[in-house]
Amino acid sequence: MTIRFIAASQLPTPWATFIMHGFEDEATGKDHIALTLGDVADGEPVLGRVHSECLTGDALFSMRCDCGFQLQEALKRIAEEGRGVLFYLRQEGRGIGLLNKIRAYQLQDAGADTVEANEQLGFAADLRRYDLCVPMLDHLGITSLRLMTNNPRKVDALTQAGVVVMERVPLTTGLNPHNEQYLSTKAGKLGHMMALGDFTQASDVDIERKP
Ligand SMILES: Nc1nc2c(ncn2[C@@H]2O[C@H](COP(=O)(O)OP(=O)(O)OP(=O)(O)O)[C@@H](O)[C@H]2O)c(=O)[nH]1
Ligand SMILES: [Zn+2]
Repeated sequence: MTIRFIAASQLPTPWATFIMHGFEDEATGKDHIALTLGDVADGEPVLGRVHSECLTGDALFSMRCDCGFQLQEALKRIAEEGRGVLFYLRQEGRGIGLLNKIRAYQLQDAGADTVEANEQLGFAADLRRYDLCVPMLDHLGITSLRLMTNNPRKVDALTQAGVVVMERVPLTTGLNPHNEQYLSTKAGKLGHMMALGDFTQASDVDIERKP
């Protein structure tokens, strides 16, 4: 593992002022971020989110997925608790990259589901890795997580990598007509532990932009 800490700074957001820790993955050339709030190195389990990059959902307000809604909700919950960590991992499109994700969306526009689209492009359904969190957790002094996710494979992969996941905290938000089919496929084919009835609607989620 070749993750190297580079620098840390403040990051004011509508919910709290986080500390932003920047890391470089020397093997892949990717930059990864951890946002922390409060004392995360005190040995107590930390409320955490391991979020994979989704430029379309996180930055461009896409309603095809639930990523942007989950990102916002996770930061809000960490702020409410006054303590926590959010890893922002640069593995766009479940690891296939942005341009291939657009190719996959094109196939989905023509009727494929999210898994079939990946497979038609010659990729596995999910190429992400989570072991890169280990050196970042070590750097931050975090010993265990209460992980916000619906994805049991994420919990398994982190556990396999040696991360102590004390609890899985569901994160079901952002359901809307554009992502209903996608969320059903995630539950049905990718094993996400959620039912559409668990979700808050996207219309109930405010994009908060407090000065
Ligand atoms: N290849 C591909 N990637 C997608 C698609 N929709 C979203 N993504 C990517 O999927 C990743 C997020 O994965 P999700 O399955 O939504 O969520 P998760 O992180 O596995 O699980 P949660 O922790 O419950 O959110 C991001 O990297 C997105 O860019 C899609 O249709 N095709
Ligand atoms: Zn997304």
